[in-house]
Amino acid sequence: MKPAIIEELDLSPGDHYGEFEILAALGQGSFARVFAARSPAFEAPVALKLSRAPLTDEATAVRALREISILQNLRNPYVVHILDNGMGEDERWFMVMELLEGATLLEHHDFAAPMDPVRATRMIYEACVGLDEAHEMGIVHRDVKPENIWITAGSGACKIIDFGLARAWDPGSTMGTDATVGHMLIGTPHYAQPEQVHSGKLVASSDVYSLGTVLYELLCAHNPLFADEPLNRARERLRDNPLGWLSAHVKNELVPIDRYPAGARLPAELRRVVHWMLAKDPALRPTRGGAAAEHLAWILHTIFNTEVAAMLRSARPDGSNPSQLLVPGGFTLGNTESCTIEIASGGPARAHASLRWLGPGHEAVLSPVEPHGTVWVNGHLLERPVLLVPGTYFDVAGTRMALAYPQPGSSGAPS
Ligand SMILES: Nc1ncnc2c1ncn2[C@@H]1O[C@H](COP(=O)(O)OP(=O)(O)OP(=O)(O)O)[C@@H](O)[C@H]1O
Repeated sequence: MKPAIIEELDLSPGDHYGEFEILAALGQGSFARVFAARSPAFEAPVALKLSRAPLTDEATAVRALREISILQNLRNPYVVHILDNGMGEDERWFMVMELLEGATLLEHHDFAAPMDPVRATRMIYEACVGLDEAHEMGIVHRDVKPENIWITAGSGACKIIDFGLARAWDPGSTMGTDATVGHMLIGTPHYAQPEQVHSGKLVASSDVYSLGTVLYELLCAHNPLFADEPLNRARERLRDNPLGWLSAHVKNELVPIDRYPAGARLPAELRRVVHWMLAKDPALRPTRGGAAAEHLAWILHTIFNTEVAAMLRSARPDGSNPSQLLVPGGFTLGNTESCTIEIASGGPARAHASLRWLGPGHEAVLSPVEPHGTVWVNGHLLERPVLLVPGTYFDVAGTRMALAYPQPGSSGAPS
């Protein structure tokens, strides 16, 4: 293959690229550069991601279009949001994103020392939720690592960036053998997964494994594959040895996190979830970001006294009052096996409604499922999607429910 000739574009503050006035250079990767910029189309400054080379080769074009089409569909608060995209006169591709303030997790945290466990758990919980919306659509990020986890200044909220390597993982596709990556390693060796060697197929639980590695490292400042070696030393030793990393993911046993004092002090439930996320066999891990998020949310609520998820309280006809933690995502209410919110009902097995919650800062939407007539909101028949504003109650086939959103600032949230 002919090597691509990269015609670098030198853009400094004050320069213009089309309608954009460059304010500052923010970062660069192998594929694109990112600038803070101003445009008459947007009130506030934006982040402008500009491909380093004109889109003349197919691999770059495919990568750009893939990232745009994925990000356009993701709306939860834990992924970077895209505002626009297009192609410049010089055939460079650009994407306009919300301008994030803060730093990547790699810059934000000194991996030589453990992070406060509540903070670390909350961060990875948010990353799991951010990825789960993509997972629900059958998309795997494939390059989850501290450089692609953004920590927002002030709130400390986390956002997943750089979906440039993401792609569909449906079993019919030929993951890992497509024209752009061949049989090469996908993503970053340090945060790669054993299945890259075994099957070459990356699935949603592959992202969970990468996040499990990040969580383990945050909690005890060691890598899960090398007993007793400080994380930064292992990183340095294997810097130019991707095969060394890959072979360790496959061959080295997971070092139990309680080997280290910081790990031994963690609640047993958290240690179990970290180990579960790091199972060598992808089928033995949480299947998606959301499955890991549910467990991390439970730990945050019940052990760390930190509200992150919504609480669905029910009053059933038999007098019982079950509660269920809801992490952002989509749910079906009913009494069939596939329903994720179970309704006690003597009637025929069916789904009655669907509920979607994007996360804190959003109100959930409750939508009817045909045939109507079984769901009532504040005493009115549910005929079209409604927002569940605080204080709303709803009755589904005789079960009364209300959703309580997490209180902002109710927690030991990161600052
Ligand atoms: N929306 C944003 N707001 C602020 N800074 C950003 C934003 N998006 C990206 N950056 C900065 O630009 C850097 C490069 O962005 P990104 O990782 O998306 O580029 P890339 O070329 O696809 O990288 P890679 O080659 O590693 O895949 C990031 O590490 C970050 O510092």
